[in-house]
Amino acid sequence: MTTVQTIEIHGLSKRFGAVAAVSDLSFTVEPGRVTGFLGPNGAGKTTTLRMLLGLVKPTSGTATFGGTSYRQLRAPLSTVGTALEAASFHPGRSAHNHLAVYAAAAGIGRARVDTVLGQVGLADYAGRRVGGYSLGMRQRLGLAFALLGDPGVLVLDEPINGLDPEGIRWIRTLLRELAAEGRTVLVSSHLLSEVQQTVDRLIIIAGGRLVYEGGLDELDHSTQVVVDSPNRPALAAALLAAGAEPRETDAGLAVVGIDAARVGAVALSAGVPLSLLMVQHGGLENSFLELVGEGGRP
Ligand SMILES: Nc1ncnc2c1ncn2[C@@H]1O[C@H](COP(=O)(O)OP(=O)(O)OP(=O)(O)O)[C@@H](O)[C@H]1O
Repeated sequence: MTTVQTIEIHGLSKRFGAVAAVSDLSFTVEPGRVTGFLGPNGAGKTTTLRMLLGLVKPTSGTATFGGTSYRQLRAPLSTVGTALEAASFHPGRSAHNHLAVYAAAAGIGRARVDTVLGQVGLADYAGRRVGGYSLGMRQRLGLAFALLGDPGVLVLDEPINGLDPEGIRWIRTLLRELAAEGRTVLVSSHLLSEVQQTVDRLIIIAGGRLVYEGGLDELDHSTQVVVDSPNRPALAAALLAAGAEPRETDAGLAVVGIDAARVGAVALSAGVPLSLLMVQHGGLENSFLELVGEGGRP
């Protein structure tokens, strides 16, 4: 593996005429973990990745690998592995032929072609025309191409899309292994459920803007405590006095921003008996949808 780099995005913007596809986006992607790049359709993910890979010129801002833009990299294929569009391979040529051409152009040994085809599970289909491949097989070929130069950074656009359940399990394991080897792995998706079990960290955009950067656990912020008492008014008064804002629900009083132990302690010191005390998680998906809003407009 060649040097591992951090992906650095600073004040990145792109306008297509009247459309602000990406607006003042800044984030970093660290080595050693799988980072999910999430957002609904049209959020600006592909445009951001294309700017990062030098395929689209930013209106302003920078996108680099440890300070060096993609076009300035000395050995791009061995520094950054990319899989942008699964369908962009020539249908008349075989997987082996495709990779052999790229390997020769980049000065990568021919043996590496068989290694990566084996790594993605295409060894038995390497001589077949890509035109006959399923979407899942083309995804695997895209990944083989990304891995060809044994790069320290991987940038993958929707790599899980089109895979069957076995393929999804396989790619999850592979991405985790690549990150565990110390590589920087960035994976885009428009579905949180698709990457939830794969990523350690999330970058979420909506309407071209950053709406969240952080871990999965912190994203699930919609946790509430539901509590009740035979003397509900006394419990509500005690919670109010403790600074909480209890809300009446069918199940009891719901409070946020205060944990269950503290709620129990408040009731005890007020001498209010409890009939119910439970923690309810709103769930990651709900938090995600709250952040991105309907149609990607938070
Ligand atoms: N070449 C282009 N010319 C004009 N508008 C564009 C161009 N490329 C992207 N856009 C617009 O920019 C916005 C962001 O698109 P982008 O493809 O980056 O989103 P995305 O998050 O990748 O969505 P998806 O998940 O559907 O691929 C959209 O409104 C899109 O229509």
